[in-house]
Amino acid sequence: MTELLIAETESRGEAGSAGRAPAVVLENLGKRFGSGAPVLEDINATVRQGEFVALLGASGCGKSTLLNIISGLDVPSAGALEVPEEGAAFMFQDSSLFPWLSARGNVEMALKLRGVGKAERRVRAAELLDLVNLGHSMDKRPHELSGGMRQRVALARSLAQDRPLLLMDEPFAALDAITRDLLHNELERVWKETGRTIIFVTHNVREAVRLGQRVLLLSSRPGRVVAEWDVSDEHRTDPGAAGALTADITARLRQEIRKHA
Ligand SMILES: Nc1ncnc2c1ncn2[C@@H]1O[C@H](COP(=O)(O)OP(=O)(O)OP(=O)(O)O)[C@@H](O)[C@H]1O
Repeated sequence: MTELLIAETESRGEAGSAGRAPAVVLENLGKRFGSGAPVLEDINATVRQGEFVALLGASGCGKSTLLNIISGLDVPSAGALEVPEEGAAFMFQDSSLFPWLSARGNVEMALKLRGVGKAERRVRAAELLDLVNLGHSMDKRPHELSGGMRQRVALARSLAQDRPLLLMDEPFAALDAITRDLLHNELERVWKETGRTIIFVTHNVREAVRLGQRVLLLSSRPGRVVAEWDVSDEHRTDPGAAGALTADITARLRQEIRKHA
């Protein structure tokens, strides 16, 4: 059963999602591969429209498996889920850009797959690259861009899919700390401007507290939601409060990791 450790329900600024309709509902969701032990068991969670939820857990606890199920790439072995009819866009640690296309070409490709006409594609791709602060480099190809810039293109490409739900699987894990901090600011701005529902998988507690309105912790073997924290505006504006919350969550994560060490 979900353990509510901190019950602050304030939401963040204009993008507050309290009271909105659910975007994703997971009910007693389970997953096992073949005859192996269950990877996920009895996952119960609701993510509201426009909410930013960070999903935290030890390596191998099933975070990516859960995102794959939510995206429809995989199916659960037990339980039920509700996801937006329009589906989800995915963003991974590796930008997976087409190396022969420019930044703009990569974003246009996602628009083309949605059936957007050529003239509109050009305009829309430029707008999306502007949104992620890459308007000045839209003609560069991936090898001419830094890791952080490539992830900005990947974010613009995910937004081009025009899905209400964005699933992010450790998208900034390979970046240095300064670039990651910059991209946190960018992502927060993009989230507020676009109103997307975001589920963001990370190993990094600081990142989860920096970005999430809520942090969910998955246990290992089997993966279950064992703890949940609401992140308030105070945590965002007061480094002391953020530090205390980060310490709490880290202690709980360590406890989970120790159980299976
Ligand atoms: N297709 C598959 N077939 C069999 N086992 C799988 C498959 N996909 C994942 N697993 C197993 O499920 C478990 C959870 O894997 P998953 O990648 O979801 O974890 P994770 O929490 O995302 O890990 P990490 O944080 O290291 O990326 C692992 O033990 C993995 O080996």
